[in-house]
Amino acid sequence: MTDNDVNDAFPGITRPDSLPDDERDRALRPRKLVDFQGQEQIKTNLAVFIQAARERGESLDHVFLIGPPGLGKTTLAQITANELGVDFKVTSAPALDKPKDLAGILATVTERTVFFIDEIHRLKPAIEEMLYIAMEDYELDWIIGQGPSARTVRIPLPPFTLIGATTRAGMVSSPLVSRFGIVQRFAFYSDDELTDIILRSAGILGAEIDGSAARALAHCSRGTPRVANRLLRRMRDFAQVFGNGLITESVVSDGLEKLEIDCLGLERYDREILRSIIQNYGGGPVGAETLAISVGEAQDTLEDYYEPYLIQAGLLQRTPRGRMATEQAYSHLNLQRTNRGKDDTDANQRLPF
Ligand SMILES: Nc1ncnc2c1ncn2[C@@H]1O[C@H](COP(=O)(O)OP(=O)(O)OP(=O)(O)O)[C@@H](O)[C@H]1O
Ligand SMILES: [Mg+2]
Repeated sequence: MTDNDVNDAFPGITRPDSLPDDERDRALRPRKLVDFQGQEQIKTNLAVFIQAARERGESLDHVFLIGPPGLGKTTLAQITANELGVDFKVTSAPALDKPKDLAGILATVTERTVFFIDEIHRLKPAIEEMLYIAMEDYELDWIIGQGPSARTVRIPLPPFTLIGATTRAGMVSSPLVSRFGIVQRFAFYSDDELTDIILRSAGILGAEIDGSAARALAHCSRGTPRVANRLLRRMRDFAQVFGNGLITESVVSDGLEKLEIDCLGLERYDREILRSIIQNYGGGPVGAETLAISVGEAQDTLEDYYEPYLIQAGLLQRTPRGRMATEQAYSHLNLQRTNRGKDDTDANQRLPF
Protein backbone atom coordinates (compact mmCIF):
# COMPACT_ATOMS: atom_id res chain seq x y z
CA MET A 1 0.00 0.00 0.00
CA THR A 2 1.46 3.39 -0.94
CA ASP A 3 1.11 6.60 1.06
CA ASN A 4 -1.48 7.79 -1.40
CA ASP A 5 -3.59 4.71 -0.96
CA VAL A 6 -3.52 5.24 2.75
CA ASN A 7 -4.45 8.88 2.44
CA ASP A 8 -7.33 7.98 0.17
CA ALA A 9 -8.51 5.39 2.63
CA PHE A 10 -8.18 7.85 5.51
CA PRO A 11 -9.14 11.30 4.31
CA GLY A 12 -7.95 12.77 7.60
CA ILE A 13 -10.56 15.39 8.33
CA THR A 14 -9.06 15.92 11.76
CA ARG A 15 -5.53 16.17 10.44
CA PRO A 16 -4.45 19.50 11.83
CA ASP A 17 -2.23 20.47 8.90
CA SER A 18 -3.66 22.77 6.29
CA LEU A 19 -5.67 21.22 3.46
CA PRO A 20 -6.74 23.03 0.26
CA ASP A 21 -10.27 23.30 1.60
CA ASP A 22 -8.97 25.35 4.52
CA GLU A 23 -8.20 28.21 2.14
CA ARG A 24 -11.84 29.07 2.67
CA ASP A 25 -10.97 29.69 6.29
CA ARG A 26 -9.44 33.01 5.42
CA ALA A 27 -12.59 34.84 6.49
CA LEU A 28 -12.48 32.99 9.81
CA ARG A 29 -8.98 34.15 10.65
CA PRO A 30 -9.03 36.68 13.45
CA ARG A 31 -7.33 39.95 12.47
CA LYS A 32 -7.07 41.63 15.86
CA LEU A 33 -5.67 40.38 19.15
CA VAL A 34 -9.09 40.73 20.84
CA ASP A 35 -10.61 38.25 18.36
CA PHE A 36 -7.85 35.71 18.94
CA GLN A 37 -9.33 33.30 21.50
CA GLY A 38 -7.31 31.48 24.14
CA GLN A 39 -3.51 31.37 24.57
CA GLU A 40 -4.01 34.04 27.24
CA GLN A 41 -0.41 34.16 28.41
CA ILE A 42 0.94 34.61 24.88
CA LYS A 43 -1.61 37.31 24.10
CA THR A 44 -0.96 39.22 27.32
CA ASN A 45 2.78 39.19 26.76
CA LEU A 46 2.60 40.09 23.08
CA ALA A 47 0.18 42.95 23.75
CA VAL A 48 2.75 44.48 26.14
CA PHE A 49 5.68 44.02 23.76
CA ILE A 50 3.69 45.39 20.82
CA GLN A 51 2.55 48.46 22.78
CA ALA A 52 6.07 49.12 24.06
CA ALA A 53 7.59 48.84 20.57
CA ARG A 54 4.90 51.11 19.14
CA GLU A 55 5.41 53.74 21.82
CA ARG A 56 9.15 53.75 21.23
CA GLY A 57 8.65 53.76 17.46
CA GLU A 58 10.98 50.76 17.22
CA SER A 59 10.70 47.42 15.51
CA LEU A 60 9.39 44.62 17.71
CA ASP A 61 12.06 42.18 18.86
CA HIS A 62 12.22 38.92 16.86
CA VAL A 63 9.51 36.43 17.86
CA PHE A 64 9.71 32.63 17.87
CA LEU A 65 6.37 30.77 17.89
CA ILE A 66 6.38 27.08 18.76
CA GLY A 67 3.44 24.69 18.63
CA PRO A 68 1.64 21.88 16.84
CA PRO A 69 -0.09 22.60 13.51
CA GLY A 70 -3.36 24.52 13.34
CA LEU A 71 -3.07 26.26 16.72
CA GLY A 72 -2.76 29.77 15.29
CA LYS A 73 0.93 30.57 14.76
CA THR A 74 0.46 32.09 11.29
CA THR A 75 -2.69 33.85 12.47
CA LEU A 76 -0.88 35.39 15.42
CA ALA A 77 2.03 36.53 13.24
CA GLN A 78 -0.40 38.31 10.92
CA ILE A 79 -2.20 39.85 13.90
CA THR A 80 1.12 41.11 15.26
CA ALA A 81 1.77 42.97 12.02
CA ASN A 82 -1.78 44.37 12.05
CA GLU A 83 -1.47 45.53 15.65
CA LEU A 84 1.89 47.14 14.91
CA GLY A 85 0.38 48.76 11.83
CA VAL A 86 3.22 47.53 9.60
CA ASP A 87 3.79 45.48 6.44
CA PHE A 88 3.57 41.69 6.62
CA LYS A 89 5.73 39.46 4.45
CA VAL A 90 5.37 35.70 4.48
CA THR A 91 7.47 32.79 3.34
CA SER A 92 8.23 29.29 4.51
CA ALA A 93 11.65 27.71 4.88
CA PRO A 94 11.13 25.04 2.18
CA ALA A 95 10.43 27.84 -0.33
CA LEU A 96 13.87 29.34 0.33
CA ASP A 97 16.11 27.24 -1.85
CA LYS A 98 19.12 29.51 -2.37
CA PRO A 99 20.51 32.43 -0.34
CA LYS A 100 19.36 34.73 -3.13
CA ASP A 101 15.74 33.73 -2.38
CA LEU A 102 16.08 35.07 1.15
CA ALA A 103 18.09 38.08 -0.02
CA GLY A 104 15.33 38.89 -2.51
CA ILE A 105 12.75 39.13 0.25
CA LEU A 106 15.01 40.95 2.72
CA ALA A 107 15.78 43.53 0.04
CA THR A 108 12.08 44.49 0.00
CA VAL A 109 11.72 44.75 3.78
CA THR A 110 10.92 48.25 4.98
CA GLU A 111 11.27 49.81 8.44
CA ARG A 112 9.55 47.67 11.17
CA THR A 113 8.12 45.16 8.66
CA VAL A 114 7.05 41.83 10.14
CA PHE A 115 8.72 39.07 8.13
CA PHE A 116 7.22 35.66 8.87
CA ILE A 117 9.08 32.41 8.13
CA ASP A 118 7.00 29.29 8.61
CA GLU A 119 8.54 25.86 9.24
CA ILE A 120 11.75 27.59 10.24
CA HIS A 121 13.26 24.26 11.32
CA ARG A 122 13.66 23.45 7.62
CA LEU A 123 16.07 26.28 6.75
CA LYS A 124 19.15 25.29 4.79
CA PRO A 125 22.47 26.05 6.57
CA ALA A 126 23.63 28.71 4.08
CA ILE A 127 20.33 30.54 4.40
CA GLU A 128 20.35 30.24 8.16
CA GLU A 129 23.81 31.87 8.24
CA MET A 130 22.51 34.76 6.19
CA LEU A 131 19.54 35.11 8.51
CA TYR A 132 21.77 35.29 11.62
CA ILE A 133 23.43 38.44 10.30
CA ALA A 134 20.16 39.93 9.13
CA MET A 135 18.55 39.35 12.53
CA GLU A 136 21.46 40.50 14.64
CA ASP A 137 23.09 43.31 12.69
CA TYR A 138 20.32 44.21 10.22
CA GLU A 139 22.72 43.61 7.38
CA LEU A 140 22.79 41.39 4.38
CA ASP A 141 25.98 39.65 3.29
CA TRP A 142 26.09 39.56 -0.47
CA ILE A 143 28.76 38.09 -2.73
CA ILE A 144 29.53 40.06 -5.86
CA GLY A 145 31.43 38.52 -8.77
CA GLN A 146 32.85 35.06 -9.14
CA GLY A 147 36.10 33.22 -8.59
CA PRO A 148 39.15 35.08 -7.26
CA SER A 149 37.61 38.50 -7.88
CA ALA A 150 34.50 37.66 -5.77
CA ARG A 151 34.02 39.87 -2.74
CA THR A 152 31.43 40.16 -0.02
CA VAL A 153 29.57 43.40 0.51
CA ARG A 154 27.39 44.14 3.49
CA ILE A 155 24.14 45.81 2.61
CA PRO A 156 22.35 47.55 5.49
CA LEU A 157 18.74 46.57 6.14
CA PRO A 158 16.07 48.59 7.95
CA PRO A 159 15.26 47.27 11.45
CA PHE A 160 12.54 44.64 10.98
CA THR A 161 10.89 41.89 13.02
CA LEU A 162 11.39 38.27 12.14
CA ILE A 163 8.67 35.93 13.31
CA GLY A 164 9.70 32.29 13.00
CA ALA A 165 7.23 29.47 13.52
CA THR A 166 7.86 25.80 13.99
CA THR A 167 6.07 22.62 14.93
CA ARG A 168 9.46 21.13 15.86
CA ALA A 169 11.39 23.29 18.30
CA GLY A 170 13.88 20.47 18.85
CA MET A 171 15.03 20.69 15.24
CA VAL A 172 15.91 24.40 15.37
CA SER A 173 19.59 25.10 15.98
CA SER A 174 20.45 26.89 19.20
CA PRO A 175 22.30 29.80 17.47
CA LEU A 176 19.05 30.56 15.67
CA VAL A 177 16.86 30.22 18.77
CA SER A 178 19.18 32.49 20.72
CA ARG A 179 18.58 35.31 18.24
CA PHE A 180 14.88 35.51 19.10
CA GLY A 181 14.13 37.94 21.93
CA ILE A 182 10.57 36.68 22.41
CA VAL A 183 9.82 32.94 22.53
CA GLN A 184 6.23 31.75 22.94
CA ARG A 185 4.91 28.19 23.12
CA PHE A 186 1.34 27.38 22.07
CA ALA A 187 -0.77 24.96 24.09
CA PHE A 188 -3.75 22.95 22.85
CA TYR A 189 -7.02 24.85 23.36
CA SER A 190 -9.54 24.01 26.07
CA ASP A 191 -13.11 22.97 25.21
CA ASP A 192 -14.35 26.39 26.41
CA GLU A 193 -11.96 28.24 24.12
CA LEU A 194 -12.82 26.04 21.15
CA THR A 195 -16.53 26.52 21.84
CA ASP A 196 -16.00 30.30 21.60
CA ILE A 197 -14.03 29.85 18.36
CA ILE A 198 -16.78 27.66 16.86
CA LEU A 199 -19.52 30.13 17.83
CA ARG A 200 -17.54 33.01 16.33
CA SER A 201 -16.84 31.07 13.12
CA ALA A 202 -20.50 29.99 12.86
CA GLY A 203 -21.47 33.67 13.09
CA ILE A 204 -19.11 34.56 10.24
CA LEU A 205 -20.27 31.61 8.09
CA GLY A 206 -23.92 32.37 8.84
CA ALA A 207 -24.36 28.83 10.24
CA GLU A 208 -26.91 28.33 13.00
CA ILE A 209 -25.63 26.22 15.87
CA ASP A 210 -26.88 25.34 19.37
CA GLY A 211 -24.61 26.14 22.30
CA SER A 212 -24.62 22.46 23.32
CA ALA A 213 -23.76 21.40 19.76
CA ALA A 214 -20.84 23.84 19.69
CA ARG A 215 -19.57 22.38 22.94
CA ALA A 216 -19.89 18.80 21.68
CA LEU A 217 -18.00 19.72 18.53
CA ALA A 218 -15.32 21.55 20.51
CA HIS A 219 -14.74 18.43 22.57
CA CYS A 220 -13.90 16.42 19.43
CA SER A 221 -11.66 19.03 17.80
CA ARG A 222 -8.32 17.80 19.17
CA GLY A 223 -7.69 21.07 20.98
CA THR A 224 -7.08 22.63 17.53
CA PRO A 225 -8.95 25.61 16.01
CA ARG A 226 -8.22 24.51 12.44
CA VAL A 227 -9.90 21.16 13.12
CA ALA A 228 -12.80 22.89 14.92
CA ASN A 229 -13.46 25.13 11.90
CA ARG A 230 -13.21 22.22 9.49
CA LEU A 231 -15.64 20.07 11.50
CA LEU A 232 -18.01 23.01 11.80
CA ARG A 233 -18.17 23.30 8.01
CA ARG A 234 -18.91 19.59 7.68
CA MET A 235 -21.64 19.74 10.35
CA ARG A 236 -23.18 22.66 8.49
CA ASP A 237 -23.34 20.39 5.42
CA PHE A 238 -24.98 17.58 7.38
CA ALA A 239 -27.48 19.97 8.97
CA GLN A 240 -28.35 21.44 5.58
CA VAL A 241 -28.76 18.15 3.74
CA PHE A 242 -30.31 15.95 6.44
CA GLY A 243 -32.02 18.54 8.63
CA ASN A 244 -33.37 22.06 8.62
CA GLY A 245 -29.99 23.79 8.66
CA LEU A 246 -29.70 24.13 12.44
CA ILE A 247 -26.66 22.35 13.86
CA THR A 248 -27.94 20.55 16.94
CA GLU A 249 -26.26 18.12 19.31
CA SER A 250 -27.81 15.22 17.44
CA VAL A 251 -26.58 16.54 14.06
CA VAL A 252 -23.11 16.66 15.62
CA SER A 253 -23.22 13.15 17.07
CA ASP A 254 -24.60 11.67 13.83
CA GLY A 255 -22.15 13.67 11.75
CA LEU A 256 -19.14 12.63 13.82
CA GLU A 257 -20.21 9.02 13.59
CA LYS A 258 -20.45 9.31 9.81
CA LEU A 259 -16.94 10.76 9.76
CA GLU A 260 -15.79 7.98 12.10
CA ILE A 261 -14.61 10.49 14.66
CA ASP A 262 -14.92 9.20 18.22
CA CYS A 263 -15.59 10.89 21.54
CA LEU A 264 -11.93 11.89 21.96
CA GLY A 265 -11.75 13.39 18.49
CA LEU A 266 -9.72 10.49 17.11
CA GLU A 267 -10.42 9.23 13.65
CA ARG A 268 -9.64 5.98 11.98
CA TYR A 269 -6.04 6.84 11.32
CA ASP A 270 -5.28 7.69 14.96
CA ARG A 271 -6.87 4.46 16.07
CA GLU A 272 -4.88 2.63 13.41
CA ILE A 273 -1.65 4.00 14.89
CA LEU A 274 -2.57 2.95 18.43
CA ARG A 275 -3.87 -0.41 17.27
CA SER A 276 -0.68 -1.05 15.36
CA ILE A 277 1.44 -0.38 18.46
CA ILE A 278 -0.76 -2.66 20.53
CA GLN A 279 -1.36 -5.47 18.10
CA ASN A 280 1.88 -5.56 16.15
CA TYR A 281 4.34 -4.49 18.81
CA GLY A 282 2.81 -5.72 22.06
CA GLY A 283 1.97 -2.15 23.14
CA GLY A 284 5.49 -0.87 22.40
CA PRO A 285 8.04 0.47 22.68
CA VAL A 286 8.35 0.73 18.92
CA GLY A 287 10.58 3.16 17.03
CA ALA A 288 8.87 6.01 15.15
CA GLU A 289 10.34 4.88 11.84
CA THR A 290 9.05 1.32 12.19
CA LEU A 291 5.66 2.56 13.34
CA ALA A 292 5.41 4.98 10.42
CA ILE A 293 6.13 2.17 7.98
CA SER A 294 3.63 -0.13 9.61
CA VAL A 295 0.82 2.43 9.27
CA GLY A 296 1.95 3.54 5.80
CA GLU A 297 2.66 7.17 6.70
CA ALA A 298 5.74 9.38 6.47
CA GLN A 299 7.59 9.63 9.77
CA ASP A 300 7.41 13.45 9.72
CA THR A 301 3.65 13.34 9.31
CA LEU A 302 3.31 10.85 12.12
CA GLU A 303 5.43 12.97 14.44
CA ASP A 304 4.07 16.39 13.45
CA TYR A 305 0.39 15.76 12.97
CA TYR A 306 -0.74 12.68 14.82
CA GLU A 307 1.48 12.17 17.81
CA PRO A 308 1.20 15.54 19.61
CA TYR A 309 -2.51 15.13 20.20
CA LEU A 310 -2.31 11.41 21.00
CA ILE A 311 0.29 12.29 23.63
CA GLN A 312 -1.77 15.21 24.95
CA ALA A 313 -4.83 12.94 25.18
CA GLY A 314 -2.79 10.50 27.30
CA LEU A 315 -3.00 7.67 24.75
CA LEU A 316 0.59 7.55 23.59
CA GLN A 317 3.94 7.96 25.30
CA ARG A 318 7.24 8.87 23.74
CA THR A 319 10.01 7.05 25.56
CA PRO A 320 13.73 6.88 24.77
CA ARG A 321 13.14 3.34 23.47
CA GLY A 322 10.18 4.27 21.27
CA ARG A 323 6.43 4.84 21.28
CA MET A 324 4.20 3.08 23.78
CA ALA A 325 0.44 2.77 24.02
CA THR A 326 -0.88 3.77 27.47
CA GLU A 327 -3.52 2.02 29.57
CA GLN A 328 -6.00 4.64 28.31
CA ALA A 329 -5.28 3.60 24.74
CA TYR A 330 -6.12 0.00 25.58
CA SER A 331 -9.35 0.96 27.28
CA HIS A 332 -10.31 3.50 24.59
CA LEU A 333 -9.93 0.87 21.89
CA ASN A 334 -11.45 -1.86 24.05
CA LEU A 335 -8.36 -3.99 23.77
CA GLN A 336 -6.97 -6.25 26.48
CA ARG A 337 -3.35 -6.74 27.41
CA THR A 338 -2.53 -10.41 27.00
CA ASN A 339 0.06 -12.46 28.88
CA ARG A 340 2.25 -12.53 25.84
CA GLY A 341 2.12 -8.77 25.71
CA LYS A 342 0.50 -9.15 22.30
CA ASP A 343 -3.19 -8.88 21.62
CA ASP A 344 -5.43 -11.13 19.73
CA THR A 345 -8.37 -8.85 19.44
CA ASP A 346 -10.78 -10.26 16.91
CA ALA A 347 -13.46 -10.15 19.57
CA ASN A 348 -12.71 -6.52 20.29
CA GLN A 349 -12.63 -4.84 16.92
CA ARG A 350 -15.61 -2.69 17.83
CA LEU A 351 -15.22 1.07 17.26
CA PRO A 352 -15.39 2.95 20.55
CA PHE A 353 -18.47 5.08 19.88
N1 LIG B 1 -6.84 31.65 18.69
C1 LIG B 1 -7.64 31.52 17.62
N2 LIG B 1 -8.88 32.07 17.62
C2 LIG B 1 -9.69 31.90 16.55
N3 LIG B 1 -9.36 31.20 15.44
C3 LIG B 1 -8.14 30.65 15.39
C4 LIG B 1 -7.23 30.78 16.48
N4 LIG B 1 -6.10 30.15 16.15
C5 LIG B 1 -6.28 29.63 14.95
N5 LIG B 1 -7.51 29.91 14.47
C6 LIG B 1 -8.10 29.45 13.21
O1 LIG B 1 -7.43 28.24 12.86
C7 LIG B 1 -6.88 28.31 11.56
C8 LIG B 1 -5.49 27.74 11.59
O2 LIG B 1 -4.60 28.62 12.24
P1 LIG B 1 -3.11 28.91 11.68
O3 LIG B 1 -3.06 28.72 10.21
O4 LIG B 1 -2.69 30.22 12.21
O5 LIG B 1 -2.33 27.73 12.42
P2 LIG B 1 -0.77 27.45 12.40
O6 LIG B 1 -0.36 27.25 13.83
O7 LIG B 1 -0.05 28.49 11.63
O8 LIG B 1 -0.70 26.05 11.65
P3 LIG B 1 0.55 25.42 10.79
O9 LIG B 1 1.53 24.90 11.80
O10 LIG B 1 -0.10 24.31 10.02
O11 LIG B 1 1.09 26.49 9.92
C9 LIG B 1 -6.92 29.78 11.16
O12 LIG B 1 -7.34 29.91 9.83
C10 LIG B 1 -7.94 30.42 12.08
O13 LIG B 1 -9.17 30.52 11.41
MG1 LIG C 1 0.95 28.32 9.80
